[in-house]
Amino acid sequence: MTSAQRPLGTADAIDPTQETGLHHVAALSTELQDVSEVDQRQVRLERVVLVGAWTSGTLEDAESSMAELAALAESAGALVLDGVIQRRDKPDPATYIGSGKAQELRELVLDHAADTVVCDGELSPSQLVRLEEVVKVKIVDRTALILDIFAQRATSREGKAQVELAQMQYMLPRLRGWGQSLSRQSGGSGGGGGMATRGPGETKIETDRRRLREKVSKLRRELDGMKAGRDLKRQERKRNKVPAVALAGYTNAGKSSLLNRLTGADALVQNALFATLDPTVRRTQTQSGRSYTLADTVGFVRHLPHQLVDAFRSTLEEVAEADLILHVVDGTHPDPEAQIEAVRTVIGEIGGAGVPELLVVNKADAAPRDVLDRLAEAEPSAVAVSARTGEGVEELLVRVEEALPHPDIEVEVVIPYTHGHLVARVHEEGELISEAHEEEGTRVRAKVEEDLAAELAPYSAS
Ligand SMILES: Nc1nc2c(ncn2[C@@H]2O[C@H](COP(=O)(O)OP(=O)(O)OP(=O)(O)O)[C@@H](O)[C@H]2O)c(=O)[nH]1
Ligand SMILES: [Mg+2]
Repeated sequence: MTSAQRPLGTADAIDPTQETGLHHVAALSTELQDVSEVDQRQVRLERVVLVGAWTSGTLEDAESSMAELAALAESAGALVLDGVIQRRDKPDPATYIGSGKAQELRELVLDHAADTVVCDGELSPSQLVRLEEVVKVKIVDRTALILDIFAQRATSREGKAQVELAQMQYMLPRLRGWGQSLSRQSGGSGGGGGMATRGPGETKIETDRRRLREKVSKLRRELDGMKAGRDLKRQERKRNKVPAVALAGYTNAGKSSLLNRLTGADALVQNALFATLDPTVRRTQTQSGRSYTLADTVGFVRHLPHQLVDAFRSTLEEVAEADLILHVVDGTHPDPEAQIEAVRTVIGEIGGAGVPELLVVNKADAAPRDVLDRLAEAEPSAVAVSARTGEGVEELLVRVEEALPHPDIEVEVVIPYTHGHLVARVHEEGELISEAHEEEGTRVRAKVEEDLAAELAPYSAS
């Protein structure tokens, strides 16, 4: 089951014997035996039941959040067997859902022979433990689930380090107790780490915590080093006045598809959540020949774990520091407005609120007419496109060109034929108004940035 958009309603109807595509990952041993284990730490998700505490919004909102949780669980390789929502003013401080409901959940888990419950929220360490005691299978929250998907997807050195950092930060406050009951069941009360590694008077938990913290600092240093390289490249692009455009949007909206369509790149496209973790940056040109860079980025999701936002900050800077954000939204999603809002929230969190945004409604080939109309009315400046068929892409290119920062110094120069590179730079960096070949050289009228204007000054024709 790879469809990322299957509505939850059909989850109930899944045949539990249909276990194709099941992805087994290592069990989450709860007591840390060795800090290096964190590298391999993945949440075991096999046969899962979903549970949500519906605290605000309409039933529809609650159901769509659960449908997304189902898609996330499937993206992590799980088989979703059932889902339940409890209406509450706020999550139960002890067990997330109420104690009666927790008992029902236990029954449901037994009925389905499920081995994991996934909660639609971030649970406190003690909620995880208490609920686990009642339900007697592993409890995983939305944050851990998303972290697990990221862990499965990360390929680059930087991506892996970023995910690892986020996982460790998630683990740190949860070292004590998470899944104690289960680790006791499996006979594991630690062992491996060994007494010898403990400082004087340190408990096992304290040792684990200390080593995790050390590893966190080390990872941060490594990541800082990797970030330096990228910063340098970005600085260089800035110095060269190449405008930067960043694709941002909800996961699975079609950002990578659009990058491919606009630049002929071959970024990974998948009907899966968080297919892209490593940003691809491509240099491309507007129709009038002005260069700009287009960066693909990691997708956003509602309640993107703050540990991830933090760990991926350097990647997300690609968005925050862009000259223009192409905010891609999936027109076929049941609630694109909620996605738009979630994406804008994350953009704000990473400091990108001031960056001009061009909303791109993607998958216009498959989106219902009324949704497209509704979005066009709510967001009059939006462009509807299809990365698949190419419809609307011409208009998008025009709109991108308009939205790029415009150089504002008008020059009229005659550039000697021996200085062709300057003519080329005017084409790449500036906006050409007219060009004519004369005896002494190329007569160019154009709008350019300050640096280039200074270099062109000796050839001024006026
Ligand atoms: N019908 C239709 N499907 C599309 C279009 N663009 C993308 N898709 C599909 O949507 C899915 C996600 O596309 P991606 O380009 O991987 O999306 P993304 O935004 O990069 O996703 P993440 O990297 O996972 O955040 C794929 O199955 C694409 O084939 C489109 O214009 N029309
Ligand atoms: Mg992608």
